[in-house]
Amino acid sequence: SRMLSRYESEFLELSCIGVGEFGSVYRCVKRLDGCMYAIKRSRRPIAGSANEQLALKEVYAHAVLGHHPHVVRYYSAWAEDDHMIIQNEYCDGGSLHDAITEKGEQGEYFRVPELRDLLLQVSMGLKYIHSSGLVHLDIKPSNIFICHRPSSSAGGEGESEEEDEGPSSGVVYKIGDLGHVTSISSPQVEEGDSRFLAYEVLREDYTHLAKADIFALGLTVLLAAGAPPLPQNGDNWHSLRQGELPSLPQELPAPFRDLLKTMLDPDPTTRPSASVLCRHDVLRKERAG
Ligand SMILES: Cn1cc(CCO)c2c3c(c(-c4ccccc4Cl)cc21)C(=O)NC3=O
Repeated sequence: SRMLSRYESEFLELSCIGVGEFGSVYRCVKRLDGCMYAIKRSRRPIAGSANEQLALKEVYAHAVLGHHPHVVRYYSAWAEDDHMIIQNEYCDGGSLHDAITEKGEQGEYFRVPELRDLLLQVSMGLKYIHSSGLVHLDIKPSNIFICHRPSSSAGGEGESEEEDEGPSSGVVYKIGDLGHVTSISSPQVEEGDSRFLAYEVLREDYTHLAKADIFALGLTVLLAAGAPPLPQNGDNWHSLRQGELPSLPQELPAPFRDLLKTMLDPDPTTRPSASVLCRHDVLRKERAG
């Protein structure tokens, strides 16, 4: 009989949770430890192709980025029968894109306390990525995953010292999909989703790449706040990059609105760093702004 692949021998495939040009993602149980994992299987890229570079960047990034409560955890990666396989932490709450869509269908959207929680948690993840000398370059709702309980796969990570009493609502946001990650110092930029792309990156100015992640996070939070779907190009694409905030179905407190405005500033040096965001009084737990 055909030798079982490592994927088939080590894992029980429960369901397909995502399909894209990248490949497919499955919710799996590892037979040995009984824990749930998210496993992406993609066609092995042609040796020496750009896709091979992307696949390798993803694994290198996970290897460099140890463990952080707000970055999806990596467990293993291997190649077999013409496929690349990566085994990550399974987040049981779907993606932020799913959550925004579900609320939108009920005419609902994230309220200020939830928006501050989201922005603070993802800022902590970005601070960790940026402090490791890397940039994500594809921050957007479909790449932010939700865990409803302490990490639903192998034992959850102890929260880093930054997290005081941990998240209020029990929702934990984690940055995932490191396929576009590159080094801040010697960047080989593979542009992410154009809807979230900062103008300076389109112009191939890579001198402030970490601030491109901040720009994308600003648009991500606005979508959670109920902003209409983002343009991929055209006049509206440009007006969002000239300091114009999109219309929202809710009035945000001025300090919070101003913070989002600075995150979208056309000048990347004006945008706050992830580190500044983590200690920004608008985002701290006590009622600040
Ligand atoms: C489509 N999709 C749905 C989910 C589950 C959300 O409740 C998901 C996950 C991941 C990924 C993923 C993204 C990029 C690379 C590798 C993986 Cl496993 C994709 C996922 C991942 O790394 N962890 C996930 O939970």
